[in-house]
Amino acid sequence: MAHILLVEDDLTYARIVKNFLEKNGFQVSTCIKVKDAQNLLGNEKIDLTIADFRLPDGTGMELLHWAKENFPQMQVILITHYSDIRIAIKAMKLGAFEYITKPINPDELLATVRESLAQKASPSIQIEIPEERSSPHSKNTSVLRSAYVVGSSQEAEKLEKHIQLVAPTDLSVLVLGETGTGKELISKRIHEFSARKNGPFIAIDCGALPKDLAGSELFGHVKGAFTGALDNKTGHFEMANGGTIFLDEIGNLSYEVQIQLLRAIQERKIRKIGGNKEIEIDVRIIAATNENLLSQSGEGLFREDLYHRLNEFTLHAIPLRNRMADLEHFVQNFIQESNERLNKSIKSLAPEVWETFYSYDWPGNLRELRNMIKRAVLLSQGDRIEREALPTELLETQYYEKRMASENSAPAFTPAIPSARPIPTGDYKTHFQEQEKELILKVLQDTRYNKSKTAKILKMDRKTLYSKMEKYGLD
Ligand SMILES: Nc1ncnc2c1ncn2[C@@H]1O[C@H](COP(=O)(O)OP(=O)(O)OP(=O)(O)O)[C@@H](O)[C@H]1O
Repeated sequence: MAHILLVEDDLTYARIVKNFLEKNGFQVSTCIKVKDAQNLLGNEKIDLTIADFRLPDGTGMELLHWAKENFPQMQVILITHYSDIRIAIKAMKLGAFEYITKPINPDELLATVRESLAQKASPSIQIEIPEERSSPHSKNTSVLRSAYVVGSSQEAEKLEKHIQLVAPTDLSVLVLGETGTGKELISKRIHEFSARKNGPFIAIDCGALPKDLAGSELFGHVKGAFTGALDNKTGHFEMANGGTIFLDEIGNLSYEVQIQLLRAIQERKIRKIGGNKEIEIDVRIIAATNENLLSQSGEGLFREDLYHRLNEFTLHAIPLRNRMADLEHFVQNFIQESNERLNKSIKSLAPEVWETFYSYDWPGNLRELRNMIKRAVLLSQGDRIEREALPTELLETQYYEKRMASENSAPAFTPAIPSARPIPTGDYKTHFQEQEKELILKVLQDTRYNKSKTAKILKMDRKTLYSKMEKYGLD
């Protein structure tokens, strides 16, 4: 029976989630603090940890970091508030399987738990995953990978042209772009259109490699090379022989590993740590980053010679907000994917949902869109995704933004939500100020008087917020 550790300091919440997971056939242990979780993980065999972000003695992120160094095989799901979307994305990059947002939806939780355990299961790690009881027709929980959407926006067509151009060559490619823009999928596509397509494609997240083990993970080691090297190990480069290696978050490699990597590229040979035999390798390298490697090389953090070796051709992954003409393609694709995975038959989005999607700036890009669609498909009953299936905080942010945007056009101001009071026909300015005061107060209350967050939600700087709070007597 799969064993789950739930780290949550809200005891009532923890009890509800524990009962729910136990009813669905999982063994669940709970604790409140990061420290307790570390002790428990050291003493018991846990397959999956579900951790809240805010904990009394630290954060779920710290726990995730520690867990990935000490128990890399264990899956971690982080619970965040929707407004913490950037934290959630960072967690994914640190190796979390998924993030789910509060308030937790039970179906979403269960689907994510099953999916994470299914992905963990492999011939060498056997975990018994309880069968889904509620739906006898549901599909198996194997992880489906997204089909690649090319898109038809101008930016997308240019990107596709470049992919097709560089794929058949053996040039090293550097893929630049924000998180979630599809850098890994682009790299996979290059591999699939190359002569190496029948060879392996190995994707490595350099950000998740434990610092002291990165060299051995990439190049392998011989038995006895260091304490803990109990056997010979084949590194990822050797495994990728004849194919492509994708090095994500390349900026995270230590200087020492960068030197090893440079040698591997220049000499097309590697040497295992502690070994003296040279192994010939034939691997194409595709690297990705969302940082400015050149400026890092100016600061001495990233070797310039390595940068130029990796960057024989550059591709720019496009932020979703700059390819809104492709939004519909992506939505259709993710709906279909979620329908298959969750055994649903959603066909479309309600007009208000489209409106929300088109006006949102998608900081988490395609990953955020995909997760939001998956959640909405799960929560929807009919064949259309309605507003209610979107996270409330997304709707609130949109509502706040609309209201603030109307500051300079007060006479034309119309309430963005039906429940807002009608505008009196007389003094618009006074009315607007009343509404603004009310709005600032509401956001302050929602964020428990966290002024940085309030300013961020209201899209104003902290100085403006302070002066408005003073003006309205809110401090
Ligand atoms: N062209 C695409 N078609 C369909 N789905 C896509 C496409 N690009 C990205 N996605 C989806 O978006 C998500 C993020 O993609 P991917 O992991 O490739 O992004 P990334 O830029 O490598 O992210 P990170 O920088 O955080 O590692 C994935 O779930 C993937 O399924």
